[in-house]
Amino acid sequence: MFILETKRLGQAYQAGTEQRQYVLKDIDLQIRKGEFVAVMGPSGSGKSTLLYALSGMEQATEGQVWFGGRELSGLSEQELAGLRLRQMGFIFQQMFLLKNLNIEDNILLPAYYAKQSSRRKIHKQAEELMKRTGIAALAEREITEVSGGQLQRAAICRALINQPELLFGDEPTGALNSSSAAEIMEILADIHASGTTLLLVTHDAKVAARAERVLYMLDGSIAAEHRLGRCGESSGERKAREEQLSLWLKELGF
Ligand SMILES: Nc1ncnc2c1ncn2[C@@H]1O[C@H](COP(=O)(O)OP(=O)(O)OP(=O)(O)O)[C@@H](O)[C@H]1O
Repeated sequence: MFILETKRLGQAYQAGTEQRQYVLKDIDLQIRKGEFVAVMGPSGSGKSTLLYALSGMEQATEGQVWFGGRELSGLSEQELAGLRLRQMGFIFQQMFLLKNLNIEDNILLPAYYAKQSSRRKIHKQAEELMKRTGIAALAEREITEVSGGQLQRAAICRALINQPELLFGDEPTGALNSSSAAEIMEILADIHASGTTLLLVTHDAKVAARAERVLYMLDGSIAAEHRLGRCGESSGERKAREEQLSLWLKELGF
């Protein structure tokens, strides 16, 4: 069953009197429930725009997007906001954590808005997430008092607090050093293993090599696709996947 599906999805912008510019063109995409898909491609190829269109953050100008069988353009703004709040999670590079709230309150905020569970339950859920990502001791800290990697973990907890079916990430490891990036990737792989669908935009072949499928975007289209299958535990297998993916990317001129 597909959690996300598009037909001839397109996004065009018009600047002043210039011709309409297509940033996304004819995208036919199907993502299975529980799948882990990575999106790669050169800068400006449309990767972030694709995430915005798939999540309904931006209304696509052409084609259709279905999430869990519901076509996004048929939903009201309020329905879309509810869908994003309860069924989708987002880890974007500008993490939008609020400066006047501590780490734990930032994580809890979407759960208060969603009003799906009792206060006790959501506090327990936040505690479990902070434990799982190794930031339980930082719950009371201001967001200015933690490292970039710790902040990214908090952003992951916040994205997961409403137990979304699909987690979108736009360069979730982009701003981190390589050891923090590797730790964040382990957390994301663990989230995938527990059944959440993952769709990550990344420039990092190490991150993409953990995905089951890698899409390569060029000039607003999905130009190529590489199937890696489910990733095993051994470091040898991971290395081999990374090499295989790097070779494929090299052939594409990346
Ligand atoms: N609101 C907008 N109006 C006009 N053009 C836009 C708008 N948003 C994005 N673009 C253009 O769309 C193209 C794709 O942008 P997008 O951010 O999706 O690329 P990307 O592949 O995510 O790039 P990067 O890897 O650098 O983040 C770019 O040429 C960008 O300038």
